[in-house]
Amino acid sequence: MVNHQDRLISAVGLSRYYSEHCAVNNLEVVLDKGEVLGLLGPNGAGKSTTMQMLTGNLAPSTGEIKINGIDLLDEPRKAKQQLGYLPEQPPVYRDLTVSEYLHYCARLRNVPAAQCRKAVDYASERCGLQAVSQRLIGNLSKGFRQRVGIAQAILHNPAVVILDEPTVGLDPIQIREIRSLIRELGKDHGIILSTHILPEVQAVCDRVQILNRGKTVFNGTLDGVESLEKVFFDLIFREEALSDAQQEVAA
Ligand SMILES: Nc1ncnc2c1ncn2[C@@H]1O[C@H](COP(=O)(O)OP(=O)(O)OP(=O)(O)O)[C@@H](O)[C@H]1O
Repeated sequence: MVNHQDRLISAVGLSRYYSEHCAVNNLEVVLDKGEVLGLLGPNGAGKSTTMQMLTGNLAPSTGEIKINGIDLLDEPRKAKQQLGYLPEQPPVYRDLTVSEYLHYCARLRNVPAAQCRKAVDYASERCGLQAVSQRLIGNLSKGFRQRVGIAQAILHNPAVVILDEPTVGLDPIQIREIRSLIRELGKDHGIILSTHILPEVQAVCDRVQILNRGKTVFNGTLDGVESLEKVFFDLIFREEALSDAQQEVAA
């Protein structure tokens, strides 16, 4: 039984149309405290659209989203305080030092001036950035820039952290480090991460939600799942075959 005090995201009846095209169709997304949820799906499945709606960057056509009990559509500023977001392209400024950039983000996040240093120290420590705090972001390796991107997402200690493709383009050592950071952060926050890398999901996620054509085709823990790859391909191919059969009947 879910303790509702632990429910960090509750999104129901979520749909999004681009003109006539339905990109997300009556979706439900829930996330509880201490959970790392992997959002998976082939290209065009609706992952980015879903994440943009959950982070308040895109209005849903229908549906309700509550972040830590606060209605995102009715009280967007308050709800967004509960959220940290790392888009696929980390929004970092190459000409600032890590410390300057994180202070700037803290102010943008409305962290009171007197608490900025503490917030920056907290995020830097969690993301292993202390040693590079005075370095220009543009001179850092991609793995460290990704850490800076994650640090800006957790600066204000949000309940929910949403990470879009957090390890894309990193080398195997950096990938291992970022994955262990995500697992670590998952203990105190609720995390949603989107990725195309199936082993990544098995390595870091407690639960996986697979989307196809804007709908959920799988939502469950990975207990007892030997190969997520097999589950993924079976589901996607089954859907394709069903859709082809329906089109043939209609023709
Ligand atoms: N701004 C837009 N205008 C029109 N159609 C869009 C727009 N953004 C996305 N779509 C369409 O909506 C569907 C879902 O796209 P979305 O980017 O959410 O999928 P995705 O699962 O994130 O894909 P990818 O893995 O390629 O990033 C796709 O068919 C896409 O072409």
